[in-house]
Amino acid sequence: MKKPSSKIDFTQKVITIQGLTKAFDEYEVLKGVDLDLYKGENLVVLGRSGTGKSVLIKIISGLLRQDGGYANVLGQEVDKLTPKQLDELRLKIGFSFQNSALYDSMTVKENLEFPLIRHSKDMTARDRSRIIDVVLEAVGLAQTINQMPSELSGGQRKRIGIARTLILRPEIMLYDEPTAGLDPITSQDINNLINEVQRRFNTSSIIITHDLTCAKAVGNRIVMLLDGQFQRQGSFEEVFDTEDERVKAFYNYNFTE
Ligand SMILES: Nc1ncnc2c1ncn2[C@@H]1O[C@H](COP(=O)(O)OP(=O)(O)OP(=O)(O)O)[C@@H](O)[C@H]1O
Repeated sequence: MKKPSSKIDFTQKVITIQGLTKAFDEYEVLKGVDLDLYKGENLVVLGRSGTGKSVLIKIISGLLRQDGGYANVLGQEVDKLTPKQLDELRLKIGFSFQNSALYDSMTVKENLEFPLIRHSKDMTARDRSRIIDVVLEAVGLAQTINQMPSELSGGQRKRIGIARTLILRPEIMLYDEPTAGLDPITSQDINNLINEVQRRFNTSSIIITHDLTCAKAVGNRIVMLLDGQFQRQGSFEEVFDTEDERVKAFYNYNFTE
């Protein structure tokens, strides 16, 4: 099993969030969230379904606007950016979302080429091939280059999805439920890959999950979202070393080791 890298630069924050609030009608989802992500860190956000984890990620990536508070990503206040600046910022963020599907009618190579053709117009075919080889090798699937997505397993498709995200060399990776729907062995492969990506590409990542095995395997630090705020943070052991019944219930329900 690969462990998360400990090479974190605590002098450099890539995301700073302070007092973030967001409500939908009367329902307050985020009630003052504070969060720092450091360069090279894997930060896990744990929380039950519907607690606002995806809303937080959407605010970070400018897909939703907060009601109050401050969200700074790579030195820029997200809600102050023009659409063009937001597009530029998003190129530095790699999204691995549950529904980020591959194009079924394209080979693995074509799927990986797509973002390069779109965003790096001056790149030669030779350079594209070289970059594709690097990311495919990083996710351990060099042999699938000419295959169609339908010929791959669910875990392999997920890996290619991550490779496609890596191809633009993002500084930040956002993983939304990376192990959802995968069996335990395939989940472990994905956890290893998240750590490998951190190590090789020196990315800073937020991993949203309610899979405690994943949280334990990939998190340098874990925060738990409860009732609209981060109530617990620290190492896996620190987060769960509490008499708080809500945290204990989360652990007992999700984790049997
Ligand atoms: N665009 C929206 N309009 C109205 N309500 C929304 C919107 N987006 C999210 N919500 C509500 O905000 C709450 C938090 O949603 P969110 O998707 O962030 O949960 P989550 O913690 O990611 O849950 P899950 O683990 O199930 O994905 C939910 O009650 C949801 O219904």
